[in-house]
Amino acid sequence: MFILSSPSGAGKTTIARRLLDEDGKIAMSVSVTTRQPRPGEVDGKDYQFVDQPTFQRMVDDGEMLEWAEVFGNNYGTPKAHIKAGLKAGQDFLFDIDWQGTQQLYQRMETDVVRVFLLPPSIDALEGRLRNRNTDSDTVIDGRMARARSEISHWDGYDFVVVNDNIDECFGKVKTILEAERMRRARQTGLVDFTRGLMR
Ligand SMILES: Nc1nc2c(ncn2[C@@H]2O[C@H](COP(=O)(O)OP(=O)(O)O)[C@@H](O)[C@H]2O)c(=O)[nH]1
Ligand SMILES: Nc1ncnc2c1ncn2[C@@H]1O[C@H](COP(=O)(O)OP(=O)(O)O)[C@@H](O)[C@H]1O
Repeated sequence: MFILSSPSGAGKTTIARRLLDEDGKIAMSVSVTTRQPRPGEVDGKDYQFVDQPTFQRMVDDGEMLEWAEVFGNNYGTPKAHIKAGLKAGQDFLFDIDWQGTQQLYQRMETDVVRVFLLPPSIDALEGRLRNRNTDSDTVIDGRMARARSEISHWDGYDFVVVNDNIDECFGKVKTILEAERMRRARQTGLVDFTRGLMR
């Protein structure tokens, strides 16, 4: 479970899309949300967009691995697909906030890798949110007001990467993923493989 978090606008979605394009072995964990779709967002691909009663029913029925309220909307990770995938050896990429990260870490500690992206400066963060052209001024002001408190959770992560140059940042995130895959405990079949080598 490879988690990418950041203050809004620091570049998680951009990095996540590129990772999914270039790495055939990782799949996106598609979250459920009560927020309205942005132009260009596809239901079932970017998020599963639901109304508040549906979200609440999913929480009540224990269908969420974790969930949290962010910017006045609810976001959650549906459990069934992820659990089945992990069992079959599938890696998953999570674009979730610090609250979701804490919940996943508490539940599945050794399966989780936590990466936090930071912007090179507060001005750059605001510039990116404005350039993205997806949110109104009021929404952007809200996201900027929250940025400082989101940044304060930097020490709840295993890795911290500053997203200044996008290619460099992407290279670093890919390196983390590749190194984590080489951890002995994550490699299945090593016992038989090494036995074969020693025979
Ligand atoms: N806990 C949790 N947070 C989520 C989930 N899905 C998205 N988020 C977080 O909700 C926040 C807002 O996401 P979004 O509305 O897509 O705006 P973004 O900040 O531009 O990516 C981001 O910090 C996401 O990482 C989820 O399933 N669980
Ligand atoms: N290193 C970078 N330099 C300049 N612009 C960037 C960089 N990384 C991302 N962006 C742009 O900043 C905006 C916010 O990025 P996005 O990936 O949507 O952030 P998040 O998902 O964290 O909210 C997008 O318009 C994106 O193209």
